[in-house]
Amino acid sequence: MPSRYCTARRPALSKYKLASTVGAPHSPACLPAREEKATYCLSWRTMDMEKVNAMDFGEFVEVFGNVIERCPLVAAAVWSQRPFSDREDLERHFFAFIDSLPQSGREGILRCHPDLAGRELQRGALTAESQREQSGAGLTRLGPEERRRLLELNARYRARFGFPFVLAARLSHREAVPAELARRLQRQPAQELRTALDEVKKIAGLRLADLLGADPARL
Ligand SMILES: NC(=O)N[C@H]1NC(=O)NC1=O
Repeated sequence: MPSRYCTARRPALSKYKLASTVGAPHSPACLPAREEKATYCLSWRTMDMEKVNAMDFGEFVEVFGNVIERCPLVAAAVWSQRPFSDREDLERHFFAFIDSLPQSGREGILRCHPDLAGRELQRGALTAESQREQSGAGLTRLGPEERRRLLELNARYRARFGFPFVLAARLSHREAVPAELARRLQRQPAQELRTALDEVKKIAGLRLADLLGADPARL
């Protein structure tokens, strides 16, 4: 059974890779003269947000529903805050909604995340985004001993804090993950809850940048 958010059930990414539809400045043929560059960049970015701001509720949730892993409710709430001035503004609304939740809601968001290199990865049940992130970090290519070690650490973490270990996999690597997990296992619960939510925000920022075509170097 494919995951709710896998690409098989979602409209083709190209339809929603918003920046690439507006003559984005990747192709040398459409690079502007130097003095025009600022206005040019501003206008293609603004155009993106015009498209986002024009989306109806269903379309918005379809496109942004997995910015927070398996929590389309966040996008559903953010939609009513339109219009957004730019990607950073849209991101701020996602983050503000998370921060406005009671502790049970913030923990609930963490519990929607699959373990890193966990059973969902083994079963092929990850969302398309999570699959790409975990695969990029090398977590789909662990040897049996590395996998066993991570399973054990993930289980200890979940037993201690009551939610899964969350880390922005795209900013890490398979060799670094177990050490970071072991380090965070030592933290106090309140501190760890804040750190885990910061990681959710890093993941969300990168997913929004994918969708809106931001330059990752500026993140
Ligand atoms: N557990 C966990 O951190 N999962 C998330 N991390 C990430 O980069 N993608 C995920 O699904």
